[in-house]
Amino acid sequence: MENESQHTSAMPRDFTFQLLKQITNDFSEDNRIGVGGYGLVYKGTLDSGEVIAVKKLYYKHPGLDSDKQFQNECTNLMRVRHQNIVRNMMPKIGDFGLSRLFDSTETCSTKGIIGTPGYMPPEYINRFHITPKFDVFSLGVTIIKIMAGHQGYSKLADMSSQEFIQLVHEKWEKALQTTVLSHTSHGVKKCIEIALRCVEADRVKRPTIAEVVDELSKIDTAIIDELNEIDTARSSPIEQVTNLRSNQAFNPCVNSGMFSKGGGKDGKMISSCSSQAIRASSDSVLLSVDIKCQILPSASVKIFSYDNLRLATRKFRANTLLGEGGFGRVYKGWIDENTLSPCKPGTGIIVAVKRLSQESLQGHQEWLAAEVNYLGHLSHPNLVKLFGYCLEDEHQLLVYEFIPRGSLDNHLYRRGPCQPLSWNLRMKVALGAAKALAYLHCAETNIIFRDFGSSHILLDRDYTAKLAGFGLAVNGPVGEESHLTTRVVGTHGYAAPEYIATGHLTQKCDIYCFGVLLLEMLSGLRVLDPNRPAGEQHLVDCARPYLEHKHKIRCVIDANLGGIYSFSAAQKIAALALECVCLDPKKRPTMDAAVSVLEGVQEDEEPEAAEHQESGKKVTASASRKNGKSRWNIFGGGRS
Ligand SMILES: Nc1ncnc2c1ncn2[C@@H]1O[C@H](COP(=O)(O)OP(=O)(O)OP(=O)(O)O)[C@@H](O)[C@H]1O
Repeated sequence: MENESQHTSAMPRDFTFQLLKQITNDFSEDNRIGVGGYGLVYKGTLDSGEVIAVKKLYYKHPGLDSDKQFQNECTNLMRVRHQNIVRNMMPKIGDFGLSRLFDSTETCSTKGIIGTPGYMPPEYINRFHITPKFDVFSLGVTIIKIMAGHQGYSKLADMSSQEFIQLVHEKWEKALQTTVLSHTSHGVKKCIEIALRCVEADRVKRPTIAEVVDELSKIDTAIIDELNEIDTARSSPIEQVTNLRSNQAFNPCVNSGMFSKGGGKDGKMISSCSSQAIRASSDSVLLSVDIKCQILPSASVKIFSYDNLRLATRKFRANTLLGEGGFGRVYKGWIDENTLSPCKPGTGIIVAVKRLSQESLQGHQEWLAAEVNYLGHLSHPNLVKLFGYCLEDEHQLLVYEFIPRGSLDNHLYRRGPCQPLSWNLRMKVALGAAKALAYLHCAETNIIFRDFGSSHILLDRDYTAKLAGFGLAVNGPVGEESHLTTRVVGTHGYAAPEYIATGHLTQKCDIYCFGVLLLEMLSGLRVLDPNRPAGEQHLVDCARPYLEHKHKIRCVIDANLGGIYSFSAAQKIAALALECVCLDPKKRPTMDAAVSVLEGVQEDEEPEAAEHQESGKKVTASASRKNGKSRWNIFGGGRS
């Protein structure tokens, strides 16, 4: 580490948009030097001759507060000064948008998953804990990738640490050939050893950043000393050392093709993902990276005026409020079906009007376009119907059919006046939701919903499930492609582990979510609940061992059912749930197979829920309620 004063460059200054436009040649293609998840980066030359990089943010990203991230990036960069953060030809860190400043012992929690797949440690994925050890984990992944290459990194999962170190070391020796020195050789091994300690699952076992820096510096010094001792005409020692530490192009594992099987690097996967995204499904659903904010014309989607929606909802009066989601509030309104003009309560048809909150309107564009472009073109009894939308000045609203019983999560977690759902109704809802997903996954539509869960399932008067919330949906992979590679978005607790770890998105990710939903239906427990005791907060993790043993299944059954359920049906649902949340995506069933299982369960069971059979004896509701109470003690006794 160098003295702080050495790194004190001029404070960031304010630039006018006009000036940035001018120095980047009107953000021309020729000046473009990169593309990131949040914007494009351009080269600009100041009057002084200094060359700077200008990041032009796209628009706000749904689920992320871009204003906050922008402020974060500025604030944190201003407060943190180091040579490897802003200047010089050394590797440097940028992108402080998601960063947080906090004490080294502090732990904090987040709600949504944000980050780059593969770089996030298990405690964040499972319990959304953030500590300084988060960055240590990410650093470890980075070092391993530098040493072993991107493909090489994936080999780590298949071998022991010792085998991995040996393998990478051999490749380095082979590639360096005559230039290999004893300290270099030792340094390679040591470097991977350090990195492997950084990616320990248990964050307590990871070293601190200071320890990592200290150990890496020792390797550096030893190699430089050794290189300086011999007279090498090929290149300067510093150059070699710099390559060894930071230049992936120098990576023998990559260059030798050792780990090249299975295709390209991140960049290739992302570009193939974008190019494949432009295509038509049978319903002419078009969605591409370039046009993803555009709303496509559709005869079935009406355009409403803001004034009419305002009047239809009685000026968004509080007593018409149906609920609130991440993007805004939903109001009840009345319109004339033919003229779409507002009408008096009790006349015309009832609609649900979602008014997107105005704090981050720009960020809603992509979300809104996906919602309209998918829902406006699809039609299925288990999908909510979209009547239309309104885009006027700062107003963004969506108009849906009114689904009287609201969302499933309210029923499962008893919010508001909702009654607990009976076993039979749970099975009906599960089948309806499964049919909706099966429809999206079929060859003609080929859509990945990506944000499946109980808050996106609405219940009609007769408890028909209606899937809603297509804002994060995407077209599935086509042709030879096995998956899409995307930034990880979704809801904690539902996202499939391989999606979180790699960003690889397939329909099997939706099937994992469906398995999580089945667990919610069986248990009546929230997917993630920080109020539950440690070790029991993550529903999938704590339910899995019980589902694996037939005789333990009753331990996870919702006590609110009062014991009124069919045990044989519960066994089948538990087996299906377990299959859906299998860690190996290939072993998960298709949605068609899940629909067949659920149909079978409905056919087998009596229309009225059979009473819970235990050891051949019928258990009465009150007795089983007592059992239910004690059963929940297995999960710490707490319901939330
Ligand atoms: N079409 C509808 N008919 C009746 N009630 C609805 C309808 N759509 C939404 N609601 C009610 O409004 C609440 C909020 O809905 P919204 O879709 O905004 O929430 P969400 O699905 O939790 O959030 P998000 O889409 O932001 O993830 C729901 O829980 C539901 O009770």
